[in-house]
Amino acid sequence: MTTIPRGVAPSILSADFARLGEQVDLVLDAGARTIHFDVMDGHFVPPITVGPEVAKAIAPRIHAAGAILDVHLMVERPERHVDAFAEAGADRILVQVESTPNVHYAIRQIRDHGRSPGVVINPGTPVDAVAELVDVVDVVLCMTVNPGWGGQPFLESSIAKLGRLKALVGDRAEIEVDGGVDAGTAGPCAEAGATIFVAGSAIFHADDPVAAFHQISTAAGYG
Ligand SMILES: O=C(CO)[C@@H](O)[C@H](O)COP(=O)(O)O
Ligand SMILES: [Fe+2]
Repeated sequence: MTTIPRGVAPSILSADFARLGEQVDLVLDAGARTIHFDVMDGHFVPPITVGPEVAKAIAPRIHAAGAILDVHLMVERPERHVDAFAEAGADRILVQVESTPNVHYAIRQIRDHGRSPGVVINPGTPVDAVAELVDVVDVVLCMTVNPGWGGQPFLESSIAKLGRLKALVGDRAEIEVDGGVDAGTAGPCAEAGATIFVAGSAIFHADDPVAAFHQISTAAGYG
């Protein structure tokens, strides 16, 4: 497994898109080493968000800070989009196991681009769905809300699920959590085995996003 930054990964889904570069710089300056980028196609999930051109626009400032661009593809047939995001500067590309019958192929495409692959499971997907994929990905992301929107409450059943996921994954991949992560939920996720903590609204909707980043990082054990 390649070296992967652990700790809090701010999700720009909740940032002010009119000031996107500035908002990314704010959390990079606070110490973020992963910037999470949510891509939604209006099919796999109802909303439509951003695509490779926006990724390309922010990637240089992320790389200049020594950080990585973490692209979460909530799109049907993600294998159609891997090339574009890899070329746009994505460092890690995460594909939903539910989004294609060819998830192993999509992971292979990501690796062939020299990028880091990850696989994502929704709340309703059992951890066993990644059993045949753990050895070909760097990260397994466990959705702790249903995908599609920021600002939803953390699903408490996720803690027990993370325990089952950690038992399956062991040290073969990092475990990332995404959805409802804040200073209250990050600690229990860390205790259950998570090492990468995506947080959107808890950072960008806070009065002081930098303070919020530090509070969540401390709660996660990366303060
Ligand atoms: O993938 C998603 C939503 O589908 C996330 O990455 C959100 O951006 C998380 O937002 P918060 O729950 O932290 O507000
Ligand atoms: Fe996400």
